[in-house]
Amino acid sequence: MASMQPHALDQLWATVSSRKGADPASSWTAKLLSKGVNKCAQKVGEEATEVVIEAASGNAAGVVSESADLLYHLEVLWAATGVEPEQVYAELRRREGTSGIAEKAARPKG
Ligand SMILES: N=c1c2ncn([C@@H]3O[C@H](COP(=O)(O)OP(=O)(O)OP(=O)(O)O)[C@@H](O)[C@H]3O)c2ncn1[C@@H]1O[C@H](COP(=O)(O)O)[C@@H](O)[C@H]1O
Repeated sequence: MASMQPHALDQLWATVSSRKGADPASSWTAKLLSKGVNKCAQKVGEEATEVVIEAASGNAAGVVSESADLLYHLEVLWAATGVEPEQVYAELRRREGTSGIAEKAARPKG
């Protein structure tokens, strides 16, 4: 039977998007958003690097933990840039079934 629980990313989005305009003193998300897009983007870069470091160290538990940080900060960046998760999901669905190898071969030669 299909679970009625919302996907963790959707649940997180409900919280993250609700923090727009919230008090930066009581919400980390609101604090980050108040610093602007560049700061939110910088955090995504940092967290992505931490995922890479954990992977290169062979630490799967670290990859899990840093991936959660990365996904959280990516959602904050979506909120900062006015992107809705559904737009990203739609793009993923659009790509479904197209191999990266076929997609690369079809790119215009530059
Ligand atoms: N998933 C997260 C989450 N992951 C990481 N973080 C916070 O992100 C911060 C990043 O820590 P870093 O050490 O990377 O950053 P820093 O060095 O302290 O700061 P910088 O000076 O480098 O920017 C920490 O304070 C973490 O607690 C998160 N904060 C919030 N959430 C989720 O967002 C929800 C809403 O949180 P608030 O907005 O705080 O209510 C929470 O209930 C959680 O579900």
